[in-house]
Amino acid sequence: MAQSKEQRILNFVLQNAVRGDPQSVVDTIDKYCSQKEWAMNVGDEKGLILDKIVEETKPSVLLELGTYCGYSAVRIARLLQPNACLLTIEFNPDYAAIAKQMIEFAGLQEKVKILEGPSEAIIPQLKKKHEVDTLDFVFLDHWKERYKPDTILLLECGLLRKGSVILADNVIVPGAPEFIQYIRNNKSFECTNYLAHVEYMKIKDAMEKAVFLG
Ligand SMILES: Nc1ncnc2c1ncn2[C@@H]1O[C@H](/C=C/CNC(=O)c2cc([N+](=O)[O-])cc(O)c2O)[C@@H](O)[C@H]1O
Ligand SMILES: [Mg+2]
Repeated sequence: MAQSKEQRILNFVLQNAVRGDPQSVVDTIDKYCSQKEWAMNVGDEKGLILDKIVEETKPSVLLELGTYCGYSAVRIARLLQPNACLLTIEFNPDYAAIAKQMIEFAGLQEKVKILEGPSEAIIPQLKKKHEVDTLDFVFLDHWKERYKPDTILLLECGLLRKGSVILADNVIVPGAPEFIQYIRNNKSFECTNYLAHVEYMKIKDAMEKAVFLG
């Protein structure tokens, strides 16, 4: 069976990054995906915006939608306080298996929990099954037409509190027009746009930060 691109990315990390060193995992994935095979990681340029927003938010309980190979899970978790926890939802079992190995190689398995399944099924379980009270930080990076319904679902499940930060990738390419229209017209959110580029490309992209006002 031919190897998948995602398996090739993981193998490149296992052979070239430093075990237990999250920065080397992040840098190694960026190296492979900018020089060998493009992949939809948030990447180095937008990754720095993600880093800054995570650092200024100082979150304890975080949620990511769309783990993929685990690049942003490693990137986020490397910045977290000792008792902080990132829950990341991924419904493709092959990607979840790769991300699990990526996160373990980085030495971040104590801070990251991969929840396998569709976000629309797992979000309603977060309070009772995963002992979440409210979320401090949410990173949206899954199918772009899910951004709006899943944000509404987070609200309906009482998972956001005054000051909760939602950060959405790709609001230009591939774009999330329904989400942007919804969130910018919702008085309960204060939005900020961060212009950048599609990972590893010169094409314009942006991230949108939306702070829940309660
Ligand atoms: N409802 C759901 N529940 C759980 N997991 C789900 C899900 N929907 C999708 N996923 C997972 O999230 C990832 C999808 C990302 C789509 N990004 C993209 O399509 C994307 C495309 C470009 N691009 O084309 O330039 C650039 C980017 O940064 C991108 O994130 C995949 O790992 C997929 O399995
Ligand atoms: Mg993305």
